[in-house]
Amino acid sequence: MISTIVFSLGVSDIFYLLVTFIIIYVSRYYYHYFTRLNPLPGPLPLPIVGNIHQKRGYEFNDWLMSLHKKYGDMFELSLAGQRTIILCNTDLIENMNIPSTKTRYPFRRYIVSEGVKEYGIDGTGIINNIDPKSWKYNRQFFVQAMMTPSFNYQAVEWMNELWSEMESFWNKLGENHELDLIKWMHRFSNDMIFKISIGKRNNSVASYYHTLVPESNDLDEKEKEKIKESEDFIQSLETLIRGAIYFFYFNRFMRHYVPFIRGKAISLLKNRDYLYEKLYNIIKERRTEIENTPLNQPLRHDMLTSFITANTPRDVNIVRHGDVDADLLRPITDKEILGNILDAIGGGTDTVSNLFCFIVYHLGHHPEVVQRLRQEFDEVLGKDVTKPITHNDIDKLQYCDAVIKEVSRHCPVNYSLGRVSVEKDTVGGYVWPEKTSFSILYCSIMKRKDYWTDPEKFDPDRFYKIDDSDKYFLEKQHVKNAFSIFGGGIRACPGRKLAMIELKCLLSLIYRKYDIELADPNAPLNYHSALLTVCKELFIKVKPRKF
Ligand code: HEM
Repeated sequence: MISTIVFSLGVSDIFYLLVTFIIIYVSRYYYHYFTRLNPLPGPLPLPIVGNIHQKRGYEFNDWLMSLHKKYGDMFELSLAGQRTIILCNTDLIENMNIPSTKTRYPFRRYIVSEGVKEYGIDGTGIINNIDPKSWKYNRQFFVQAMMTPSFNYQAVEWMNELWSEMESFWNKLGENHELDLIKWMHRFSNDMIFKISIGKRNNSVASYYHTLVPESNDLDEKEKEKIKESEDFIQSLETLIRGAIYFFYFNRFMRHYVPFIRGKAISLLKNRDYLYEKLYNIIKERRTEIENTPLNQPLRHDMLTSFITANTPRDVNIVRHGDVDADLLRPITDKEILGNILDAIGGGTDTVSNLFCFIVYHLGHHPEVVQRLRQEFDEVLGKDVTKPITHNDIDKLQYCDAVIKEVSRHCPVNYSLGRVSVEKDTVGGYVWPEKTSFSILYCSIMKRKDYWTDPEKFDPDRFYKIDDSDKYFLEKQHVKNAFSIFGGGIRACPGRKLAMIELKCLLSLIYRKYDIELADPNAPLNYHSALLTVCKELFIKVKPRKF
């Protein structure tokens, strides 16, 4: 019956039907838009695309900051089919970073799309996890693994070790070689997080050096094979992370039936299978190693070991984190371990590497800050520039801490934070139902004149001993709520301590010994902003320090 009607339609009938459908769709869309709850200022969205087309010509962070100027502290956008309320002052976010599981804002988002599920990154770890029980279970192990003092001591040792390796490659390239710092840093932070999470070297820095200088390849066949394996692995990881966007943006139909998109989706899934198999093998091998280690012999410190032994007789943690819920006391599965390891690698690579490049860029324009940093390094670490850094030195580097914070205030990698309510709440004088999606625009909040003295000025002193300062009285009042590197509340970054160790170690190890020159001191910072703000390239020359 239906097919008879369809086949009897002429071209003009189909055209009119299509036009009618579009008119109904658009009218319905704008009816809902103009009768929405708590209408806020913001640009008019288009059906299907929302507001994303208005971003054209802007980086994402700059676009949002320009909208803040135009529409005020609380405005709305339609992004990826979802209404999002953008918040740009601290009064509006006071309930959103409470460090208690009773918070109304336990999630950054509340939908895990079917695409993300198909891609297999749907929250078996913690970053994308929106199941409170599973998140709590995974997060307790993640934090346990990362926050123990022995873990931090170990991290400092590995930083010293990895830096000497990278330093030797830089020296081989010579002082006139222009290094693209972001490429090196990406490999460096990957090596570091790999060692931390899995306990083994991935040789990312070495393999990058050998791709840059293949003719200096004095390696034997076995070493070459190792380098190739490591290169394949890191490429595969990058492909997994960058490919996620396909599974966010393209729906099931497009991924399965539209040429090119289908081909891309298939190759991404193949890459995922390759990577997951490798990681599962690593987990299996470590399980066997642990089983074959006598109980009276200590195990090495790394996340994987910590995950495998958690809630088993080999668990070294005396404090049981399982509360009263018996399900939280079970040992962790391989699938959950894989999710957590991927979160550590995903959360700890781009963030550290990009923030480090932003710091080097700012130091390149502020020699007076470099001078003060070196003064602090001399005081804390002594004049012997070859002496390794110890864990005890890290907390004493207070000016270095202030430099990292000030760069992050100017150039936040995580420029906004998502928050979703699980019950109704009043924000900005409006009552919002559960599942309202908010975005805290820290890149704007961190540049407000009412929270920061002379906010455009680069001055680490606004974070350094401010209790003794009369100049930074605004910072004294507002820094707690108006500043974020690592987020806040129960979802705050569990890798923050490790990140500060990495950044402080690298800054001191490099700047004590070398002068870093920007290849083009007049070039603006070359960045791209989407989910994160990242450095596209940063060419530098590394020369022996002139004392
Ligand atoms: C400079 C480096 C880093 C920056 C700027 C950074 C920043 C952040 C921010 C802003 C969040 C969201 C917090 C929130 O929603 O309140 C976050 C979450 C997270 N970060 Fe980091 N991070 C860094 C390094 C690391 C490292 C080294 C690791 C792992 C070893 C890591 C793992 C994670 C994980 C797993 C989450 C999700 C936590 C959850 O949802 O419960 N991050 N990070």
